Amino acid sequence: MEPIKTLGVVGAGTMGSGIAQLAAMHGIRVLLYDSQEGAINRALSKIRERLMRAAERGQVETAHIDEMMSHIIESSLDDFVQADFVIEAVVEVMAVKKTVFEHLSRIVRPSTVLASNTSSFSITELASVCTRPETVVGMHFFNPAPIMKLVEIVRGEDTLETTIEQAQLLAQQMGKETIVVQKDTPGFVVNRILMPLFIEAMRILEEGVASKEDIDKAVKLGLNHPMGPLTLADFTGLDVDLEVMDYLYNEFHDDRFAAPQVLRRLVRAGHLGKKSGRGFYHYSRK
Ligand SMILES: NC(=O)c1ccc[n+]([C@@H]2O[C@H](COP(=O)([O-])OP(=O)(O)OC[C@H]3O[C@@H](n4cnc5c(N)ncnc54)[C@H](O)[C@@H]3O)[C@@H](O)[C@H]2O)c1
Repeated sequence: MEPIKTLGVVGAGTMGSGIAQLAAMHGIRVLLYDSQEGAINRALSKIRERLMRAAERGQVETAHIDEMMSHIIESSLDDFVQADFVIEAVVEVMAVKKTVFEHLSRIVRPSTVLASNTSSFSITELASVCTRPETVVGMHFFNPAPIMKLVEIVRGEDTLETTIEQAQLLAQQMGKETIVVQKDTPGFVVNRILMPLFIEAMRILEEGVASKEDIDKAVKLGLNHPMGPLTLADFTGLDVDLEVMDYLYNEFHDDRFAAPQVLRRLVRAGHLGKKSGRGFYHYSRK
């Protein structure tokens, strides 16, 4: 199997820009497309800033930054005929993703794998609008993509083994560890484990069993997690957490995924965690 030389990335937001940066850091040419005016320029400035900060920390050579940036090329979707592999990272809206996949499957070469970075949607459903569903796979990166080690590779109903292997190869080229999610199920593995942990921590808080600080301390020191669950929930965004819980609950009809009232109240009040300055904790805004 040939290493990937040209990667197409659709969507240049938080995740798309992170994936483009990661690929460029590993010498892969990136065709980057976003439908929003100015999005690519904003992504390129953010990537340069992040690389400069990484250089200050001694993680990349300052002299290599221009070369890495030159690997990322603003492109149209039609240019994706050149791509060996495509990762979609547009907004988490099924109709938008389906339009992108349907369009891509008409443009790319037959052997090109189409991967989605969706956090929750069914890969099988996305593949259903493509001419070659056997080349469609999930590649779930974590935020920030250049730093977080894991990629969940998700098998859709018709995904071929060679498609999984190509996704594994690309992840390896980018220095990532992978796991294979053998069944296309909501939450894959990580969110399926994380959401019940968040929910139980929130229920313990609601019941007054322990303070938020002590719940976080218990999980950090007693289970050796780098962050407590309430802090982590604030970091991932309480609105995003609530959406994921509601999605899992609707799919499984299982109380393990029922969002606690304390979370719903915070989200309704606009307290979305670190990004809004307040969630379970208070954060000073920069
Ligand atoms: N943010 C996270 O922590 C995280 C983690 C893992 C996975 N994800 C998933 O990654 C995907 C992207 O999330 P994000 O946080 O980067 O979102 P984001 O809002 O930061 O970026 C989405 C980008 O997609 C672009 N876009 C929208 N419609 C498009 C279209 N039709 N064609 C091309 N570009 C289009 C937008 O202009 C925007 O730049 C989602 O599926 C999300 O669930 C997010």
